[in-house]
Amino acid sequence: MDLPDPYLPGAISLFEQLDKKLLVVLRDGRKLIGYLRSIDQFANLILEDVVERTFVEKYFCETGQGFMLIRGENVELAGEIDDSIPTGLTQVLLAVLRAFIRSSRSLRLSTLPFSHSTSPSTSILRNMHNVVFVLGPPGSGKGTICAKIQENLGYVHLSAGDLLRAERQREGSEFGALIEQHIRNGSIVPVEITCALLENAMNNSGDAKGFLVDGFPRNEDNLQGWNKQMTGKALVQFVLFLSCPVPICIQRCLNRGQGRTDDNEESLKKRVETYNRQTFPIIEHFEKNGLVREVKSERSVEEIYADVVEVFNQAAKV
Ligand SMILES: Nc1ncnc2c1ncn2[C@@H]1O[C@H](COP(=O)(O)OP(=O)(O)O)[C@@H](O)[C@H]1O
Ligand SMILES: Nc1ccn([C@@H]2O[C@H](COP(=O)(O)OP(=O)(O)O)[C@@H](O)[C@H]2O)c(=O)n1
Repeated sequence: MDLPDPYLPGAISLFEQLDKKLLVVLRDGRKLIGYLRSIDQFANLILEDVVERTFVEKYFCETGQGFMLIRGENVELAGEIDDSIPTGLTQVLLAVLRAFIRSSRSLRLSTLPFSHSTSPSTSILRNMHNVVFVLGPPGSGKGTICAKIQENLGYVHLSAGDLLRAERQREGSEFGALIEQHIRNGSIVPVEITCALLENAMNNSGDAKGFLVDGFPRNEDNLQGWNKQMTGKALVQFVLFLSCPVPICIQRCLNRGQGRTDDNEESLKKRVETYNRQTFPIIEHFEKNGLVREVKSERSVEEIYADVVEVFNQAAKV
């Protein structure tokens, strides 16, 4: 495009950065990195594949934020970022950064560059719910394993399916019929309902060490809705993926004997299709971000659980 002569850098100069990777510093100190997809005359930005970078001394971590519309008035600074230039900073998992903050706080609080309570980065990290997503095909044993983790490791188990079934039963619920229709069809309930149930349950669970969010996010809509609603409120530590061959899963569901309206061959066929088409790509998405911890679940509960404990131990170490 033609730029004004003389060239005055300002919001207009960002047009040159369309489709480039941008670092945007917000007025509250948050640092976002994403691909610039659109900009208008008010410097309102649309960024795709956004991550928020949180820095503590020479370490930083990234948390995915998805697609973002940022109002120009909130932008302090924006410019292209070149990740190939060495910075001397080390990227670590969020859990590492949290552990680092914890140890820094107790050992040498005063030396941290932003150890005071108004620091946006540290206060954001401290107040968020810890979350482990638990995914896998229907019948892979998510509920069974989550119950054992809750019993022994102090995480609170929140099953999206159970919350939806409870809402379906709740007298006066305006969503009962809709939920039942989706459950029988093996399709996914709109995220606004599921995410509200999850957030509500988290807020009512007191001071939990963390939450096992079982059976969520199950499709793109779930993931986008979570990012929209829970950004700044929850931190995903990792994704526990219970992988299991589908025929075994189907047999387990048919033998489950809980009287579920969807544990029949017709509904199961649709649930497996939904899993393959919609949920597995979400697991692949998390895999690309290095968040997936796979545990093979066609074995005995004891064997699976032993591996799961190892996963949680490793996560606690970093
Ligand atoms: N490792 C396992 N081996 C055999 N049966 C299992 C195992 N894990 C779970 N089950 C049984 O399979 C059924 C489905 O397990 P569940 O935990 O409800 O799965 P999901 O929550 O993934 O749908 C239940 O009847 C459960 O008792
Ligand atoms: N995030 C979710 C989780 C479950 N559900 C619905 O609840 C049903 C049962 O889910 P579930 O997690 O209890 O059971 P499994 O299919 O994993 O055995 C799904 O087939 C969906 O219809 C949903 O819509 N959205």
